[in-house]
Amino acid sequence: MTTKFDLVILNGVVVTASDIGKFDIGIKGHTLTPSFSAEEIAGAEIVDAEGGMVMPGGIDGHVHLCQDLKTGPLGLGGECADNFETGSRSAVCGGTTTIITFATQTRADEDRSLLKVVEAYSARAEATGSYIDYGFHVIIVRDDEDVLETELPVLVEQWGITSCKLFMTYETMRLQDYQLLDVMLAALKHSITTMIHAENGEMIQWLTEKLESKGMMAPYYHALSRPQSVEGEAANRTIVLAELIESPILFVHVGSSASAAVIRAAQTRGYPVFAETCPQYLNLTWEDLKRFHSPTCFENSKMICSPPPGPDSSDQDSLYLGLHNGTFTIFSSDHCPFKYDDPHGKMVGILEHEPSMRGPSREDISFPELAHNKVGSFRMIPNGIPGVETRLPLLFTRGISTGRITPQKFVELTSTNPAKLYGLYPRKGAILPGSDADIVIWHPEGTLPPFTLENKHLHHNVDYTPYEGMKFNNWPRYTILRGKVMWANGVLLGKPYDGEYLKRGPNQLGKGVAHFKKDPRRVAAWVRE
Ligand SMILES: NC(=O)NCCC(=O)O
Ligand SMILES: [Zn+2]
Repeated sequence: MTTKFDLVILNGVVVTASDIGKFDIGIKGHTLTPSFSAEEIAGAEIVDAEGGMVMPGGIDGHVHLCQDLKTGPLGLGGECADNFETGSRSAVCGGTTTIITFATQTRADEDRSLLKVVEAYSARAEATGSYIDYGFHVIIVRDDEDVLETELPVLVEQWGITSCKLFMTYETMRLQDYQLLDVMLAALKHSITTMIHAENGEMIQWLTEKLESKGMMAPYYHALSRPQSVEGEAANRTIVLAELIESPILFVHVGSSASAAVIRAAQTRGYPVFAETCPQYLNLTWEDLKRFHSPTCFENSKMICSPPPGPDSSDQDSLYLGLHNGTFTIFSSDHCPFKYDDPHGKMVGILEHEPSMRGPSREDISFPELAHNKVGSFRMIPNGIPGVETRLPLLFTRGISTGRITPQKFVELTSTNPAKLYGLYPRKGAILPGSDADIVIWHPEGTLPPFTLENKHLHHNVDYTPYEGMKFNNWPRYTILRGKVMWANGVLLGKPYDGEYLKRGPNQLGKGVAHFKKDPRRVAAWVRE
């Protein structure tokens, strides 16, 4: 007998970005149908939500997988610990059904072509498969006019890549203002969203050298090399540049109240500025970076990411306010997984450390300037921390359960807005007729005893979590990808090739602007003509 539905979700409290209420959901094939009669569910597999919240699956628009990240000097960096298989596995066990990862150009001649970079990166995804659906951003580190002109349209049309990330820091990746303008304008012409890592690289470099000259090189000093003004200045400058050519802009991994204030001010002027913040900025502070502080202990390298988390909880309060009042459009993980105990992970920055923490030899890493240095340097520690699996449970526990954000706001930030911003809506990020049946179902309130997170609970390929020891009071009970139950009651049921590549459309949030200034003395709107 053919059934009307393959799967039905009963007794859930369905939450969307705008509404919350008791509804049942029917799934046929890959897609959703929200209303049906009791007879129509005969023969379907039944998931009883038992009063738990039912939401569109999480969309994480900022995930680094299978990518060598050169965040250190002289092109030094770390190797991503997660590939598509392990990273997507971790994601699905934490309620995420779509990730967007980064195909990265380098300054090497063979990486001039963005198309080749994307093809090579796609092969990495295909080599292992992905548990969940995935798309790509491109990271652009040069402003070759011919490449931008000829290849950006192909990226959009053939690959559905409609977003690029640019860096203002990191020696081997950052663009100068001239180059930023070049790439932002080229992106704008093809309706590609420009994402920006806004930190003033020269301020960082100057401060880093000053710290090193005083022997202040332990991981904690990473935070001192990046005071708030480093991010605030870069955010402000980016807005000036974007406004000059009337380009919308998206700030990724915003970590400080200084930067949030600059962004908010531009939004209040009616300028199309979008922003992302991440779990590390709501849950970590300098105290975490100082936890094991000693000149020869690198345990704190586990907390190093850029920008760093704020000094204390006051920044967290400002960022929560930003989630609440719309300064932040999306909430992503910036999952950037480096192993700790690995010569190609965080240990790239470790030259000598306490015997109890000694890992594999790093003699294969040559960095002559510091090779004989006895303490190592935060400057060389790869920047980034894992968090794709903990993103949703952390925000649920510390946001929804405390009443700091509503369940609807949670869905908006973690699913619906990422889908709209990255051109996936309403296929993704919605519970609507015809949408992909990507669903996350939480434990009914009070039924999962609060527990303390340990890295062994997680499914990534990283040997630590920065959230070790934190208390959680909920976790996704079911994750469903296009109608297939992938994760149920702590058991992984999905397979690495269940995920599909997603071609994306343009930003769907970027249309309405209060006004563009047409006065040629103020903006260079004429460059677009
Ligand atoms: N955010 C971070 O520390 N690592 C990821 C790479 C980057 O964007 O800086
Ligand atoms: Zn970044």
